Amino acid sequence: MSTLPTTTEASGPTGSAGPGGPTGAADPSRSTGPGNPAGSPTAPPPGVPAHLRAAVDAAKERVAALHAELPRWELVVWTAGNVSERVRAAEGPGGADGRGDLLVIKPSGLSYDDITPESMVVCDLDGNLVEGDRAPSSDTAAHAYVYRHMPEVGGVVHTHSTYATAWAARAEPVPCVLTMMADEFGGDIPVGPFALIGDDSIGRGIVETLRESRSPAVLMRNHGPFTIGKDARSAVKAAVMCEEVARTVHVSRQLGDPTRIEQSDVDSLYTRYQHVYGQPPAR
Ligand SMILES: O=C(CO)[C@@H](O)[C@H](O)COP(=O)(O)O
Repeated sequence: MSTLPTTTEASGPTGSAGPGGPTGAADPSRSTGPGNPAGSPTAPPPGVPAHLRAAVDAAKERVAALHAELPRWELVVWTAGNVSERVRAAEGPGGADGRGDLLVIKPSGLSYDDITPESMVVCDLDGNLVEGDRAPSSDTAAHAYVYRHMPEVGGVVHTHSTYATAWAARAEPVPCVLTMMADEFGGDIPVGPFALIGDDSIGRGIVETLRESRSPAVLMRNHGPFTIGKDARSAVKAAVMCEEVARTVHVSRQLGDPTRIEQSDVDSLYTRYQHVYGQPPAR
């Protein structure tokens, strides 16, 4: 079974051996999908539990399509950046505590032009490969850590968008000087700690920083933005907005000192945008 680099947190019930066990023995309650042909010389990943098959396939469609939004909004170059979405197992066995949840993410290093629903990989929330025939994104451990520690989060995005990353390189929060920032971020966009890629460090930094903030975006120092949302689309939107306001505030800085918005006004703008803006829910 493929696993991500070592995590610094004890594995949960699904552990490194995964639900299928170390031999990957066939389990009729799991569907292995096209990435795990029968008779593979290496132990195949355990496969998606049958009761999550439809939800995982729908998430693969969404996540593949949302990856195309990253180059479309000029948030990434080459293969940098990734989108994931949580598949909740709440309705199935072992789902109540979120431990049975899965995440769908792109394989590492795959060109955006080659991303399809079928190429997406599925991991558990310890980062173990559950379905797919490619190595998951190198940021999977960070995404998985966020899902384990922020149960309300359903989508995570990472980009290296130019202006947001420039603020991250300077380790300076983007100050809340625009109504759009108050709306979407509820204040400054905070900076998270420097963290090496490959274990839980990035995820830990994201969670520690965002728990102290209303912002769905954190600028990981010397790295770039990570964003969260109730689903992958919301996290992509936060990544687009993060880059837009990072660029506008940078331009404003070239002209002089931008003026902060009063906290009481930030609060009322945030409340209006989060609860009133747009169309009322369909009846
Ligand atoms: O931040 C990094 C590397 O600094 C990564 O996000 C890569 O830029 C994309 O990695 P894959 O998702 O292709 O593994």
